[in-house]
Amino acid sequence: MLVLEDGRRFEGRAYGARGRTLGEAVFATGMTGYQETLTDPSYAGQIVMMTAPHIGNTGMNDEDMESARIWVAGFIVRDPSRVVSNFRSQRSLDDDLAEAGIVGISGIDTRAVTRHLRSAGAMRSGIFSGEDASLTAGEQLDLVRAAAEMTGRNLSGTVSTQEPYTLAAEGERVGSVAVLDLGVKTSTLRYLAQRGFDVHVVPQSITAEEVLAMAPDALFFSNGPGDPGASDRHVDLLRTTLRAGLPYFGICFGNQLLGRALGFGTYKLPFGHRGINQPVLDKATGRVEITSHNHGFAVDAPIEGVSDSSEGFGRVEVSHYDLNDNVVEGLNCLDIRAFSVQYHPESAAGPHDANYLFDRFRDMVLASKETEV
Ligand SMILES: NC(=O)CC[C@H](N)C(=O)O
Repeated sequence: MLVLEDGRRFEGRAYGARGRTLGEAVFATGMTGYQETLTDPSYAGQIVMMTAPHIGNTGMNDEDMESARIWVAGFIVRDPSRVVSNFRSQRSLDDDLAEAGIVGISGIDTRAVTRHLRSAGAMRSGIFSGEDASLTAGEQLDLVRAAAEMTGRNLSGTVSTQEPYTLAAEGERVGSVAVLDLGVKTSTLRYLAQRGFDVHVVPQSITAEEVLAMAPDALFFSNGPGDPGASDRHVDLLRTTLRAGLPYFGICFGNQLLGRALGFGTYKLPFGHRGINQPVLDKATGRVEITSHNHGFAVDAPIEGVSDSSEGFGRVEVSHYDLNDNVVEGLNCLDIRAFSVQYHPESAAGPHDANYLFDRFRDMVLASKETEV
């Protein structure tokens, strides 16, 4: 049984692990890329529903993992593929979900649930199977309503690495970047290393002083789960390093935290953006990029004109916005070396239109080193 916090119930079949799970019900519209979605740490605490009806067709493999494990709190699908067919497939999705202890549900009318979440908004939910299916409807609903809300939730400590580690630069070395792991994806680290960075991944618990003591050439904040409004410590860390002149690039959660560091607020979107075909306008070029998204919160900044940072970081403009709903999708600082995007230029899953942002980051770091000389 899938139970939503407003009392709606949808009956399906047990899928993956049996038992119960609680989390925020959200929908993702990618036709492909379920493995990347499942292993993206930004989905921690969320029960993800795929709107594409057939899921699991291409199985699972070791190469497409975006982190070491599956992070979703639960998984909702319409019609799991009975046959796994792909030359790269090593295991079935059902087996991987069961092994990882991820409770799922199949046979759900995902169109009906999507339409409901689209009008009523993302909300707390639960999946109950096995013995938990025999709890009464009232007991299940009580459990759902007692679960934590996504608003105000800080999940960085759950997903971040505990120990620092390093990936060596590939090709010509440009410099070093400290990556604050708020739930970083493998593709991001690979793109940074491919742009010539020694990539030093650090735990989210690190202090600004420790970052500066590492003397990296730049700082990067990753994507990640939770409410950016509940990450004051990371906002303070970023302000300190920006004041010290460290160049900065942020993705997704890292965009929201740059927004906050500059003095903007963040807010919860009704049902969020999760998919791989969101049109985003790059205001500087007029080009429309088709991009990969996974965010439930957004930065509250004017999409036209130039603002002054209330925190003293000079002029800021919104560099990108979503053409579906005008939500802020990127920030660019005009007086300090810092920019960020709300969407996923590392793409996995999704199109590669926005990969150029990693080049822009490399160029920004190279320019900062030239001025130092
Ligand atoms: N992918 C992300 O970094 C998501 C950021 C944040 N947790 C949100 O939901 O908006």
